[in-house]
Amino acid sequence: MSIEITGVSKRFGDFVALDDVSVSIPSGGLTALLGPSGGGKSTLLRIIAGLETADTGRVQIEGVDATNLSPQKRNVGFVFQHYAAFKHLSVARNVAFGLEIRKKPKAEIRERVDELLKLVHLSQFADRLPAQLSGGQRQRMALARALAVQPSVLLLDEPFGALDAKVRKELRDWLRRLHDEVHVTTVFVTHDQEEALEVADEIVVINEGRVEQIGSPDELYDRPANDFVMRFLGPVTELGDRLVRPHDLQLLPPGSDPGAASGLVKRITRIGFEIRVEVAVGEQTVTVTLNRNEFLALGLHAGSEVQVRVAPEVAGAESRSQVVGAV
Ligand SMILES: Nc1ncnc2c1ncn2[C@@H]1O[C@H](COP(=O)(O)OP(=O)(O)OP(=O)(O)O)[C@@H](O)[C@H]1O
Repeated sequence: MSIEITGVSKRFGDFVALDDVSVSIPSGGLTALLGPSGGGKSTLLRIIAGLETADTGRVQIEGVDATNLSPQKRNVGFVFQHYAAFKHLSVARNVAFGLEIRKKPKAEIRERVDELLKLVHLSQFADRLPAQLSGGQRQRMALARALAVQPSVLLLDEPFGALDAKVRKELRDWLRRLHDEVHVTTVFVTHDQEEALEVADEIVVINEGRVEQIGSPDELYDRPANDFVMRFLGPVTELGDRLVRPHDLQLLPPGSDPGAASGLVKRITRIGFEIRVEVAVGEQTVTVTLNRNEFLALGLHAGSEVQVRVAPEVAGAESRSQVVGAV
């Protein structure tokens, strides 16, 4: 394990920001700290970085007890949402900064900066000032600067949070590719579940100062530990007293399955390639998402009678995992 957090608690006055948090972060992985605003993600990242001290508990980095080490001694690199670049220095000098203060030989610095600028696709902008870069390019420069000193851990606090949706998406893909090249243990904070699901190898879901679940994107999405994780990771709807994903439901012509619920189609909305069908089942409005072909095959319109059920393969998988869980 690269980072071992054990029993960490943190209060700000009476407010409990972190409550007995223990997390193991594997070496070389890309781990997301995911959760709603105010849940404690940034506080945990800052405690790993040494920018904040825990009231209780320990932090180990690469086998060394870092609990009482200063940020400089932890060998971590960080990037924040609003990256403070040196405005009067060129992009190359900004990237070189950490190496210069460590008094590395000039030739070595030049070589390393060239290599890093290539890695973040900014070679042609080496001589520009930060103000002459776009927001996305500036964050890539920030990453190059953080990587320059070869940290054992890279910590990113909502690194793309201030950028527009399209650039965020590009940078996400880029971060994944960059990580595949350099393999430095990376922990990033996000409140965006799509970002975490797309980019991370492992996700730590944090809410109200506690860890709700740790797992791979698939594990969390398919086997959420509780309703909070289920709701936070993707769309949900209720059928009877069950919480399910809208795409795990099926619609059938009336009278198809004696075990299925009967309802009336209330509303049909097309969202890209998906069709969202709202069905009134008794007092409930159940949301079902279908793909275009499924939808066309049913010939539905507002007012159609339908039956709703959990797709048999999903229901089957659930009962199998309950049996496994019981053994
Ligand atoms: N220095 C501080 N003094 C007082 N309260 C603080 C301080 N830092 C954080 N908090 C509080 O601790 C809680 C957790 O904050 P934190 O920034 O860790 O949450 P977060 O999950 O990262 O949320 P966000 O996504 O909004 O940044 C918040 O309620 C915040 O107001």
